[in-house]
Amino acid sequence: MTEIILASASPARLAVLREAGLDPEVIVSGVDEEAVTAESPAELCLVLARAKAAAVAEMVAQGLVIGCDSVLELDGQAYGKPKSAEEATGRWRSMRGRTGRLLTGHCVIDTATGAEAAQVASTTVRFGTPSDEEIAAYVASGEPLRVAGAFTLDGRGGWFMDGIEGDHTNVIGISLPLLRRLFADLGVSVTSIWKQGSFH
Ligand SMILES: Nc1nc2c(ncn2[C@@H]2O[C@H](COP(=O)(O)OP(=O)(O)OP(=O)(O)O)[C@@H](O)[C@H]2O)c(=O)[nH]1
Repeated sequence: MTEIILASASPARLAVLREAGLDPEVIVSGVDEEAVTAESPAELCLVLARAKAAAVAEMVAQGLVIGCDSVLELDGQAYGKPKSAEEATGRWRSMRGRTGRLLTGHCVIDTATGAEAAQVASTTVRFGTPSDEEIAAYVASGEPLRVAGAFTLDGRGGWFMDGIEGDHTNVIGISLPLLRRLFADLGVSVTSIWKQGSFH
């Protein structure tokens, strides 16, 4: 049986994989994200995804290790999690009514062979127009501080999102269609490793 290891502390990534039939072991990478720089948001999230997967792959003898990193790209800048309520408020006041790209870097390492497959997935996100009072209430909920881009699709942020173009799981934190392709690049079919369905 192919062991799947998720090198991420993200509860949302784990939930997406479990709902999709996998039951990964979680080993948090502990990579210091602040220490990494890059030329572009896409390069940043890919470098970080690869660093997280590589850090955990060293601890695993046999299995597929998945590392991810998500950033919001707006005006060519990369936005991760806000560092304060004030920052989250400022971001929402400047991004409401606008369109950005949620980028998630993905890296899968087959620890038995050392083979690696990595790519960035991009989803266009259109922000709604919450009022200053709504922004204050959303920031006060604490949710924006825990997520890249200070918004969620599937949480309280969903009230303030006008729509997306592309894969929604990528916004939540891990793109299932891209992950299926990366597994295939490593010779693994996702339907051969998902748990047998129990929907009868
Ligand atoms: N539920 C949910 N979570 C989101 C959404 N957008 C971003 N996130 C989360 O925001 C976090 C992005 O930060 P990252 O640095 O990529 O990941 P992390 O949570 O710090 O965990 P590591 O992978 O261990 O670094 C992830 O946990 C994503 O799942 C969303 O729309 N819904």
